[in-house]
Amino acid sequence: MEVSQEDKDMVGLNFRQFQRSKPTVMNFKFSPLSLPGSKDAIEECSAEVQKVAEELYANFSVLMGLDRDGLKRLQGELKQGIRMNYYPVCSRPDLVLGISPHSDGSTFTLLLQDDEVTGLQIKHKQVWVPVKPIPNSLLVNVGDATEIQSNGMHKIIEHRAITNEEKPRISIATFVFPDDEQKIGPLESTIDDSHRPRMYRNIKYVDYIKEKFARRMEGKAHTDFVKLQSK
Ligand SMILES: O=C(O)CCC(=O)C(=O)O
Ligand SMILES: [Fe+2]
Repeated sequence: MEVSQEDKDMVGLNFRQFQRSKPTVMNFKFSPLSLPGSKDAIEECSAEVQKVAEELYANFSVLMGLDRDGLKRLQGELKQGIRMNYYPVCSRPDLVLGISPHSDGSTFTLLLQDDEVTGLQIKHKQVWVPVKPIPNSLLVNVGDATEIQSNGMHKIIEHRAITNEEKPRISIATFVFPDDEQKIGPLESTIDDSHRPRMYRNIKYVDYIKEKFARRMEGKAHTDFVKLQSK
């Protein structure tokens, strides 16, 4: 299936919306290659990423019908976990994926990509679309928790990483997520019985994550098991 330029632009815009509206993110001073091996750099980077995440959190609060501190009041500070991905050169990229199709269980994921190697792909209308890295920028991906809390208004993006024959690639994913004991479910402000009835049940975040990881990365609707109609 062909992907039109308009679709590609739209995906790019959604995926990088925050980057475009907040030019400070464009000047992010870290790159994946500058981080591994330096504890101070990782800590500094993590503190900077947290600032971006908090700004996102405040903006999403407003988008979900709350004031800027709404989500924070409801569920406290965001926690943070970092995963460093290393994809070695691979002689058969046609047979080997770097990471299988999935969505992230987080509230948001902020991804620092290798500037020179394209590996990330997102699924749009059943087609895998490559996401070209923009130097010194963070890529923002909506995670499962946000899809659930927004009652499906902000959708997760299924993504994967491919391998390549020429260059290894590094990416650093910072996942920000609620406290384990926090219940996640559609916010009252996102439920409208006539236009957008409640789509997900409430679930404790730690239970959501346990259930998610008990399933294989199947590359399809990752939030299905908390959808009310799938019961
Ligand atoms: O390496 C990438 O571009 C994607 C990594 C990813 O999706 C993840 O770590 O969850
Ligand atoms: Fe991911």
